Amino acid sequence: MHGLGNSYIYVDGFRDPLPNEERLPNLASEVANPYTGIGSDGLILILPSNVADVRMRVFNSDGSEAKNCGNGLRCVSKYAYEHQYVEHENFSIETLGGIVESQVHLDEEGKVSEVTVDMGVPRLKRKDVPMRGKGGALEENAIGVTETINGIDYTFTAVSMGNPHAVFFVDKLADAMIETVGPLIEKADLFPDGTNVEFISTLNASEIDFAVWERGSGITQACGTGACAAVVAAVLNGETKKDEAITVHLPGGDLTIHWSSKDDHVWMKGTAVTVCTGIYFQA
Ligand SMILES: N[C@@H](CCC[C@H](N)C(=O)O)C(=O)O
Repeated sequence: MHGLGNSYIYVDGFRDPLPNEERLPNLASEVANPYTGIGSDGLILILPSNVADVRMRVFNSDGSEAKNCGNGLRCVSKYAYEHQYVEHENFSIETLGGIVESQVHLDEEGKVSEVTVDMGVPRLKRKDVPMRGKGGALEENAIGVTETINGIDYTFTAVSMGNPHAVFFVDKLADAMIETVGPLIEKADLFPDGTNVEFISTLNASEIDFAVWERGSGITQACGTGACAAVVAAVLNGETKKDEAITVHLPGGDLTIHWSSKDDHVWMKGTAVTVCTGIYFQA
């Protein structure tokens, strides 16, 4: 399935036996490989949960496990609803980053066309991203901070949406040097768990251009948590406002994100698409 071209191989753990825990990271890398596997940005498990209606586990294409995935949440929602693992159009999903609430929107045939997810409250303190800082800085936000990495000064805003994001404002995405700056920031010592790296350009009060270097997967067509982090960063830097529905233009298509002033939650709405189903045989 994919959300705006951010594609994962989804395994139905309600129905099928799963490989051993220690096998999962390698399996993710294997299936993600476009030459020797299937080709994807990683592997997602759809599982029963003891604390929510469904549980999602996300593995990046390098085998690392992530705490959250916005595009994955929409696809898991579509799958769980269409396979009747949930009874209602509103239900909860457990992730390593916490429990989120999801709502599916149906087309005339009763298929899920779009999904809205309450992505929760963004965490901004350095210690919650997590991002290193001297002295008391761990308790502070990193909004428009300048940090020196490999002798070069970079200015960005750090946001956790359950997973870490460093958001850079650029005049034009074409000038962003994603392939060099992305991996450098992803693996900088400043981020003890690594980070996803977003490059954004504000077009007007309700539209943002967006590109991403994902931790553990590299350049992808879209990142749902990254789009949420981008809107939070845009609001915090005075480029857009809370409560405004922002259209984020990602390489794979658009997401609608709004950050509510009522409860501080970030909401994401977008599509989820099933490409094909199949059986993966291991040699
Ligand atoms: N594509 C995702 C995020 C996947 C995990 C990320 N690469 C990480 O390591 O945190 C999304 O849509 O949010």
